[in-house]
Amino acid sequence: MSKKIIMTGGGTAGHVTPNLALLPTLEKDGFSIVYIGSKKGIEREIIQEQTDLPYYAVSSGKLRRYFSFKNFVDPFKILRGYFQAKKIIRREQPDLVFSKGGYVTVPVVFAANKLQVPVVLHESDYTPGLANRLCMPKADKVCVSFEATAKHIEKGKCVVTGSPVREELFSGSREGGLRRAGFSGEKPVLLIMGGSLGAQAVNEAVDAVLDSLLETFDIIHIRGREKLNPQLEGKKGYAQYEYVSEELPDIFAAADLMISRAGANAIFEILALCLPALLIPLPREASRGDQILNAEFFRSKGFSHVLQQSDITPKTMLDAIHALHADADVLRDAMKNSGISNGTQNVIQVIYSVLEK
Ligand SMILES: CC(=O)N[C@H]1[C@@H](OP(=O)(O)OP(=O)(O)OC[C@H]2O[C@@H](n3ccc(=O)[nH]c3=O)[C@H](O)[C@@H]2O)O[C@H](CO)[C@@H](O)[C@@H]1O
Repeated sequence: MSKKIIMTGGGTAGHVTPNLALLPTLEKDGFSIVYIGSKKGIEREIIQEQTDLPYYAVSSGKLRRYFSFKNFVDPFKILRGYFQAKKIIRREQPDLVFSKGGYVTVPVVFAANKLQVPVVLHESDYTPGLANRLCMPKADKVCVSFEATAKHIEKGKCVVTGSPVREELFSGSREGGLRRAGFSGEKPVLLIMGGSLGAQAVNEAVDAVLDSLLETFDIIHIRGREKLNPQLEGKKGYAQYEYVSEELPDIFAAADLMISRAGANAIFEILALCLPALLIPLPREASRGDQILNAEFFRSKGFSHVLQQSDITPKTMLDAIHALHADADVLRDAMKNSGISNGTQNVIQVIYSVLEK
């Protein structure tokens, strides 16, 4: 009988795309996979649009460290999700649950543990997120992207695997990317990606200096859902998208330089593709500060430049982009020699080692 894995993870694309990276190998090795996500999260759209996996939705609640009236409702939602997940796990009888983090994974991991199904987690960030911290005691193994994350995890459980990067990202065509964007290829292409949900602050900072940037670059700007700027539609040398799926490999292949948030998945993709990037991490006020640490690690290794959002003015933005352009070869060489590889096969090995126990 073939083995079955339940995958879970959601909330933002960064909690889903590493699961996509694992799929081809697991499916080739004969595993059947089902997915548990939330009812309305981005994971539902990504899994249903980009895979044939059966998708189960469970109720999930946000875990907040600040006061909100929703704090009184969400525990019940999580509890409902726990009972729903138990029912799904009983029906599906998986051999293992693989969790990529995000709030929706908490009821799934707790249910798996209760039903004695082994759990493997992956933490992408420099410091573990709240959902993964809650789930870690229930996991058999915790895979991490950064070596430094190991100190937050119980000894014996942690494996430094790196970040799983989707294989198809390496097979894009520059011509294809230029064609999609309507560019001739004469100017270097600057790709701007503000995380899976887009980043309004980055969008505004780019819009403020756009005309000046267009003198040097052609620009592909992934702005996020409902964040397109209608005034820029049809502007020469500028192509905007809300979110890109199957076009992403070609768009990455066309890019010479990038401006990006410092979400853990995006930066390991940037590293794997050796793309010189200016990272603008999500500020501490809007997060737990994980992107600041992710970005600082990349800066310290000489892979990327970093500009803090609080330091953005039209002048700093333009200076930073031109400094990135000037330094591109040095950054590219540092990334080529990083010794950090695509984590996909390492994570697969951890899953197989737990299944063999
Ligand atoms: C706001 C927020 O909570 N951000 C967190 C979220 O980032 P978030 O999920 O936004 O960003 P990541 O960079 O980790 O991942 C984004 C993923 O979406 C893909 N992509 C993006 C845009 C697009 O149009 N198409 C596409 O496929 C990227 O290639 C990447 O694989 O999870 C990360 C990993 O735990 C954290 O580091 C971030 O701090």
